[in-house]
Amino acid sequence: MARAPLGAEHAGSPTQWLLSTPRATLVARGGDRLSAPIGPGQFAALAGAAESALRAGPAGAVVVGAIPFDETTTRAHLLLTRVERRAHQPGRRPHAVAMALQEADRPPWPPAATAGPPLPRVEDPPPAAYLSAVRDALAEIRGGTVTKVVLARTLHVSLPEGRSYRELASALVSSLARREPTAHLFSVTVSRPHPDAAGAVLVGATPETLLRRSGDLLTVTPLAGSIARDPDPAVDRARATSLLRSAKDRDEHRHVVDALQRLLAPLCRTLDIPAAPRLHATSRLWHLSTPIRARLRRPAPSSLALACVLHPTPAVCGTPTRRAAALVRAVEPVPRRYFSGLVGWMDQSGDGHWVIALRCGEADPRGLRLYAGAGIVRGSLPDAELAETGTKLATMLGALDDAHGAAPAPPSPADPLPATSPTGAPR
Ligand SMILES: C=C(O[C@@H]1C=C(C(=O)O)C=C[C@H]1O)C(=O)O
Repeated sequence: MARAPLGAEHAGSPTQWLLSTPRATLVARGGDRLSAPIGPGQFAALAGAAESALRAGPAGAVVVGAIPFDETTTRAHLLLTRVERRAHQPGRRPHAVAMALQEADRPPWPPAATAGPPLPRVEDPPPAAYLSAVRDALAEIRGGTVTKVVLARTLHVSLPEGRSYRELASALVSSLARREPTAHLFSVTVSRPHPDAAGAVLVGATPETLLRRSGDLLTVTPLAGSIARDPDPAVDRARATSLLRSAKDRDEHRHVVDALQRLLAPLCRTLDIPAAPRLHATSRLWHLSTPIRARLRRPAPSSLALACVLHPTPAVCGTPTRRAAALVRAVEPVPRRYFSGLVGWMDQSGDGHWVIALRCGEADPRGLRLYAGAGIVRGSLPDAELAETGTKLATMLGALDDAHGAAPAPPSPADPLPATSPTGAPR
């Protein structure tokens, strides 16, 4: 495996991996691929391979990439590389992202002055099938097979005429940088979704960090339990309060925190878990969030090893994990691939940051597939879960409108766009 200059020779190449937090934008343009066979144990093998590659690599080497939801169906995409880092003030992120993209990628096409014709789109599963999957999941919950399962649906949108999927991905991440000031943005070249595809790009704006490790300090920030925001500030506040008080959502959230506590306790000297969740806002949704802080026992596992222990949490899969994952595989008609997997980086000390790939889509030569899921627990209402996934899909649909429709008019965090139609189907 070539060891040097680890991506420096790729200056001027298209972005392979981009992760932009509100404070800094990181980009990798090339590198050496690390992989492990698809199947049980893929994630653990990858963590080991990443640790050895970093030990043997030159100073400054980093492992970056995307890890799928399910290690038994999809290959992870990890690179040993170097990253360029641009620190920025919160309001300056769109500029930093545009600079990172324009140095090498074809610049995103300018937004059209008038809306283009609507792009053909297909909901998969259709709303009626999703509702019936939620009802079936509720029957499984009543029967005791699982206590929580997260069910996803997808929306496939054709590419605008004459646009490549890479151009579309650049346009989407640029738009998300304006629209989602508190989100973590990502754009990652991933493995081919089907034999005739040259490649694919996973792009999104997630609100959820799985973990950050800095030395022996570990922070884990699960989200679970959601409600759509409202343009009217009074209604918006009332919704936030009702989410905080909702027994169903507190229950949905507790499953995630309990699972994390169980997995983390043996690895930590101290584990600080707030007794009650707090609110986290995106431009369109309120979520329940629990910021967990821990001090790891030494020798501290690497951030990727930790991520592989925790992933997939009940925030995106369910509980118990194996049964929920089996139900997801059996019920969802479209494989998740990298949706609700992980995107992140790890350095040579094992420190790193891994976010959960949510509010995202995968662009390839056939089009853009958007994904969204919702946690189902006892007391969940199928129509409300459909509407919630519609609100989640709207994050990417708004960015797509910027790219394809009239000039962008980004919502401010306090002024969300109405996110779903009355039936819950995304606009
Ligand atoms: C599955 C998604 O989000 C996850 C599920 C949530 C929920 O069910 O309330 C909230 C945040 C995420 O952990 C998604 O955005 O598609």
